Amino acid sequence: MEVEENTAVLVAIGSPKGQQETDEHLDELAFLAETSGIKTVNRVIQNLAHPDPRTFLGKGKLDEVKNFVLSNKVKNVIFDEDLSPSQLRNLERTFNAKEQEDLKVRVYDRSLLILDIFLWRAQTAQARTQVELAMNQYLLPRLTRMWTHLERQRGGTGTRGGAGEKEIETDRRNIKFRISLLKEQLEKIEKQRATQRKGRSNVVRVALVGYTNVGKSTLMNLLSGSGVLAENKLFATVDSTVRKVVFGNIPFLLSDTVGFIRKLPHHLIESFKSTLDEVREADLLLHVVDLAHPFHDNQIEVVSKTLGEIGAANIPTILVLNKIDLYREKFPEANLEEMRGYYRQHGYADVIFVSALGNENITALKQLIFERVKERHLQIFPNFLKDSYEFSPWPTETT
Ligand SMILES: Nc1nc2c(ncn2[C@@H]2O[C@H](COP(=O)(O)OP(=O)(O)OP(=O)(O)O)[C@@H](O)[C@H]2O)c(=O)[nH]1
Ligand SMILES: [Mg+2]
Repeated sequence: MEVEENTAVLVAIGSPKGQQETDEHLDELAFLAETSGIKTVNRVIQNLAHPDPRTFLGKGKLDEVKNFVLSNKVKNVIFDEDLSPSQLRNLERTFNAKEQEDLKVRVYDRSLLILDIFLWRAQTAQARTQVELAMNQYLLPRLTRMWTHLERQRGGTGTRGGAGEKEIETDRRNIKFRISLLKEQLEKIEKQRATQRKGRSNVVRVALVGYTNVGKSTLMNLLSGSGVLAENKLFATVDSTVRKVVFGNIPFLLSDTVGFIRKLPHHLIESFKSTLDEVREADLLLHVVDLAHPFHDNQIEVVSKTLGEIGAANIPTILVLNKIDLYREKFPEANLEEMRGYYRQHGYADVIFVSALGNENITALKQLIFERVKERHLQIFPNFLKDSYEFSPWPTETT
């Protein structure tokens, strides 16, 4: 039997900053869709200062998209923005002719797509509970035929079809109950985690942070010798991992956690608060950047803003400019020292260029981390002999 392809049309608003940025937003959305197993077949840009309050797209564009979707049997229409519950409903109606049938064309907004990916990716009890909570909170005001979507997530067949008002009311009550249950479960898990963290208060804590897909987990594996999943997908990591690392004779804890992205759904940040404690309570942040990404400065901005939102803005930070191998391929003439100066001017005192994949300049990175960890370690244990701390990098370099 031939497997039908899961296809999508993407819709974005034209960025006031110009075509290049709009394209970049659409590229990222296509990558998110791809991570979700959906292939992009068309991209639509709506140049509107104010999206239509009923259908997001204006009448002409909406007809255009509908014709394309119907004649090409496209399965999903994915919006780069968040849709209001009524916009979502109206759009579902527009793309699905018959009211009573199960949805043939699914409408996603950005939050739903990201939540979907998180739901598939979360492994630990904590992450699963957090994502499910965020998903339920997202769905509650949108309960109509969307319920079938939730059913699908839970492994249901998704054939339930158009629910009546009465059923929807029951569903709504169930979801509310589920939300309070999940909150209780999360509280319990958080209490355990808080106790664990207290036990570690005498150890320096370092956290890898950064935009999604920049190489955090690859670095985690290099620095700690652990086997965290790293791959060319968005949000490969949703759970957080903490490993004990010893450089010289100084131990510290290194954590790898969920990456950030532009417009991360509000419910997700809320429900991931306890996972992000790992970041908030760190003594040192390694802010990893994909230097080869054309919009890496925008990504740095998104990350610093998100760090501010979770109360981690003032933690000492090493800016780790990663994927230098790819960057050099693209810009062989680039002046890295000039670039270092640029980031120093923007408040990053520690700037280092590495290639995690090529194992390049990793010894220098280890040395820098060692210096910063040592400073903090000596604050916690002022009586320790300073001289006894020597870090001799082991030969891991390829260049
Ligand atoms: N060329 C190149 N690729 C790299 C480098 N570091 C990581 N990658 C690749 O970038 C992709 C993402 O790496 P990850 O380590 O999974 O990135 P992450 O930041 O943990 O991503 P998420 O967990 O999805 O947020 C993988 O395909 C890596 O092999 C590098 O220095 N150079
Ligand atoms: Mg990762």
